[in-house]
Amino acid sequence: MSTLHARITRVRLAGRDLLRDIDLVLPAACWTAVVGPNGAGKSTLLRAAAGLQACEGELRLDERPLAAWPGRERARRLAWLGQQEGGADDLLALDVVLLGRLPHRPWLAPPGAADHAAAEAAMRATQSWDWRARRLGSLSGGERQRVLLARVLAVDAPLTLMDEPLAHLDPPHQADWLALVRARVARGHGVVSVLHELHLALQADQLVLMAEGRIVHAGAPADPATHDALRRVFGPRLHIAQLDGRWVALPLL
Ligand SMILES: Nc1ncnc2c1ncn2[C@@H]1O[C@H](COP(=O)(O)OP(=O)(O)OP(=O)(O)O)[C@@H](O)[C@H]1O
Repeated sequence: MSTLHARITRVRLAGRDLLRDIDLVLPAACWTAVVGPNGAGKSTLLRAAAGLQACEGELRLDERPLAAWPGRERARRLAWLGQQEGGADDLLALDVVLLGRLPHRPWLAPPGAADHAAAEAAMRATQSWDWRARRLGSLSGGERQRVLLARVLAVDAPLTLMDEPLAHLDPPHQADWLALVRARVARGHGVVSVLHELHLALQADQLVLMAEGRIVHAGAPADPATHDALRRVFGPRLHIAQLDGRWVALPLL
């Protein structure tokens, strides 16, 4: 189990403050959804929390500064799926997923039986096993995303950060992703996802709402204060209602 505590006073790029005064705990056994309008700073927050974006402040993974963790150990504990990841188009889908096993292998060692088993299980979980011998660049947007999801699942890290994991996924595969997240959380893992799909974000354990580089609200998705904050940020045309016992949010004309 792992907990990440991000106290980020500032991220400044190109003469602008992209993040200010962030104090966020990403606990074990919890799914946190980060939402907010375009440009609110969600991806910047996730990248900074993963140690991929220089920031002023302090990041602690299990009470130890993130930067003090040896690289491979940190990569086993904290897995990352970025938005529109590129650069692996020539690799076969299976080899892309096996990249997720790198932190588990000795330096330069080829993947072993356990790595192949983890990669196969992850690809079957995202229903991408059939494409294992296809090049990543030959897959459709949704097929590609399912391979990349399998890569991050194959790490089997106690804390997984995902930036827009549902991009390109059709509704049944979005539901599959939700089931995978719930299964991880039931095992004590933490999952953090930036989502534009508010109806799914409202099913998370913790909802973090961002606007203009700050966290403007963090709370339970069922809390009326969370709904008020969502309407404040997205505007009164956002209709929040219950459907079959679940909260959904719909944009109205
Ligand atoms: N490398 C950069 N240099 C300058 N500005 C940047 C850089 N990266 C992001 N920004 C700006 O920072 C702000 C926050 O960007 P970020 O990608 O974190 O937003 P977001 O909430 O994830 O948006 P979206 O929902 O559109 O993906 C935006 O105004 C963006 O233009």
